[in-house]
Amino acid sequence: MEKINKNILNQVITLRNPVSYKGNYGKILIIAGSTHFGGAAILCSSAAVASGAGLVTVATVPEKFTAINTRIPEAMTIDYQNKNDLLEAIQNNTVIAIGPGLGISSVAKGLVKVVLKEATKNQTVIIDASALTLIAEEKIPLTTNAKIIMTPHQGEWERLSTLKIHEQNELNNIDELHKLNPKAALVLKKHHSEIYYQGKVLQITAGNAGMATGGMGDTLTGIMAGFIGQFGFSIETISAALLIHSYIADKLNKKHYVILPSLLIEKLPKYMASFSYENGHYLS
Ligand SMILES: NC(=O)C1=CN([C@@H]2O[C@H](COP(=O)(O)OP(=O)(O)OC[C@H]3O[C@@H](n4cnc5c(N)ncnc54)[C@H](OP(=O)(O)O)[C@@H]3O)[C@@H](O)[C@H]2O)[C@@H](O)CC1
Ligand SMILES: Nc1ncnc2c1ncn2[C@@H]1O[C@H](COP(=O)(O)OP(=O)(O)O)[C@@H](O)[C@H]1O
Ligand SMILES: [Mg+2]
Repeated sequence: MEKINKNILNQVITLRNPVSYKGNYGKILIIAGSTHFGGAAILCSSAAVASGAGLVTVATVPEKFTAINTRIPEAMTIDYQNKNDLLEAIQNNTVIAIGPGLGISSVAKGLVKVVLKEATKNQTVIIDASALTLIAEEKIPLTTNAKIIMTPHQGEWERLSTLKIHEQNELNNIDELHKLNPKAALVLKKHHSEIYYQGKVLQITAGNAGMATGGMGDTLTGIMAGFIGQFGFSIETISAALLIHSYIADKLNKKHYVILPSLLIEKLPKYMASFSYENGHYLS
């Protein structure tokens, strides 16, 4: 299993072209949140904004609009139960992240199905949390024209793959991913998370137990969306998003026993600037 080197951050996080505008940095739709899990939508969308996404729209329940608009004024909000607004948003965004705090209601199930059906080959769908649970428990086929990135923790991967945690080794994971969708990328979140994509297996060696707190995975999903929106879909971009999340957490862990996801999010622009400066060339 190949280790992901810190150099990937310099390679992926390129300096911005001075004449660019927000439209060059990805339009992100985050379908997240429900009555009891508003925080997941806030963390995911603020991570997307802080990681540099050009435009972020959050599709959620209207009761969470005020909280989202107050915490993240940069993001727009739509009601995911308004079919026309949702379909328009699916069409207009380049990256769609679905799942954080969505819950497993019939409404949530319908949202997962609509996204898989409507997303096109030029789009990336990031599937996390409740969306993964729904795919597993409702046996929703993982078929779509879009590029897929799944980001399960080991419990979610157990539901999806039927592999018990002690059975989740490299070969078994490759086999089960192949059965689910051979074209999908799998980010298996754990201590030293792993990426499986088209036969390649990569691993980060960053990350710490201070990250074991609710909302840390929702944050990674937002970073992943922001990175894919800006830097394009590739295994390098996925690696950089996964690494910067744990890299910042390790820096914070020196002085913070537990890493608050909102603090990690606040630090993203500063760390991204440090890596882009070292790299020194413009996005083409
Ligand atoms: N502030 C908010 O709004 C927040 C909202 N959130 C939202 O809550 C929703 C539910 O997501 P979830 O991950 O909390 O619960 P779930 O899908 O039931 O999975 C847990 C099951 O898997 C097992 N398990 C095994 N290994 C594991 C591992 N490494 N990490 C974690 N679990 C592991 C575990 O085993 P156990 O601990 O019981 O032994 C249990 O059986 C989802 O939409 C999410 O976005 C959260 O993000 C929190 C902050
Ligand atoms: N002990 C640990 N070592 C390294 N990383 C960890 C550890 N515990 C949690 N993490 C990381 O924190 C994140 C937790 O994700 P997840 O369980 O989906 O959180 P949530 O759904 O609450 O947002 C993952 O990126 C995982 O790799
Ligand atoms: Mg999660």
